[in-house]
Amino acid sequence: MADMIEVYDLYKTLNKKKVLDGLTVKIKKGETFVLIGQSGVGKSVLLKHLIGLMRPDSGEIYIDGIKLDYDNPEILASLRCRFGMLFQGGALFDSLTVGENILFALDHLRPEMHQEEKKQRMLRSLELVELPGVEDLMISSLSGGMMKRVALARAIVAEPEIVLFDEPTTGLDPITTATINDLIIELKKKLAITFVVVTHDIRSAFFIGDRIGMLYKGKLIFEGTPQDFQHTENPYVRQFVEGLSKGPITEEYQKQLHEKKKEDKTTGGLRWKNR
Ligand SMILES: Nc1ncnc2c1ncn2[C@@H]1O[C@H](COP(=O)(O)OP(=O)(O)OP(=O)(O)O)[C@@H](O)[C@H]1O
Repeated sequence: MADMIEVYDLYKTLNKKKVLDGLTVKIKKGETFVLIGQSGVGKSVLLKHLIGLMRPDSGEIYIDGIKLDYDNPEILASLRCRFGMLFQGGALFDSLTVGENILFALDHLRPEMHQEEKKQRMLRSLELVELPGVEDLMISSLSGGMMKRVALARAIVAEPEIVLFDEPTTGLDPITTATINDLIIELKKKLAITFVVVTHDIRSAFFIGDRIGMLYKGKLIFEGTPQDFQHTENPYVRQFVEGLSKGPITEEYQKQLHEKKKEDKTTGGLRWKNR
């Protein structure tokens, strides 16, 4: 299988923090790649780089062999059209109906398309997420699970080749989580989409992921199939996957905290002396 996304040696510092520190990853066409890692480790920042919303300090990204060129708005715009993106929370407009929300995305991404075709695509995308006939409902009247589905319908309506999905199941009950996971698997089969999914939910990661990558300290420290993750003895992966409060991740965090306190004390002292 050819690579759909290639990321080489990506560096990004935000607020003096090295968020991405030489990250390299390749994602194949048609696979579901799940990104896991602690809160604040840089998963959303990586997604934003893939779609060109953030520019790296250095490093390169290729989408289907085409280099993301941040100085070339035409290339950037044409590559963005190949993506569907689901942000955390869905980012749907409460004051619009389900149908209007989906058409809004089409108006933006396919302005040249005839209104009737847009409507047919909107209805088809709702069928694909197993919500036929809800186009006239207001967003505010939907359950959390329905909102995720509508957001998914909106993300696939322009027939993207890649869908970036940030936290598809956060805040959902276990049964709704399972139905969203089934839907992702079904859509992948029907539409041959490459999914990049960020999740904290390890069970979902094992269920939907063809491959999983774990982000830690700005790099992918482990990547492999769900089976690889279940069998590895890598202590960082074990701590994360098993959700243990003790292990190398917390030990390193405590050490960092201790060093920062020491540093603060020193600079505090210097500042005092300089007065
Ligand atoms: N636009 C920004 N400006 C400054 N700092 C940012 C910006 N976006 C993210 N960060 C910082 O980058 C780090 C990584 O953030 P990111 O949102 O990618 O984490 P995450 O792994 O997705 O976390 P979570 O699982 O909690 O969503 C955090 O320290 C965050 O504060």
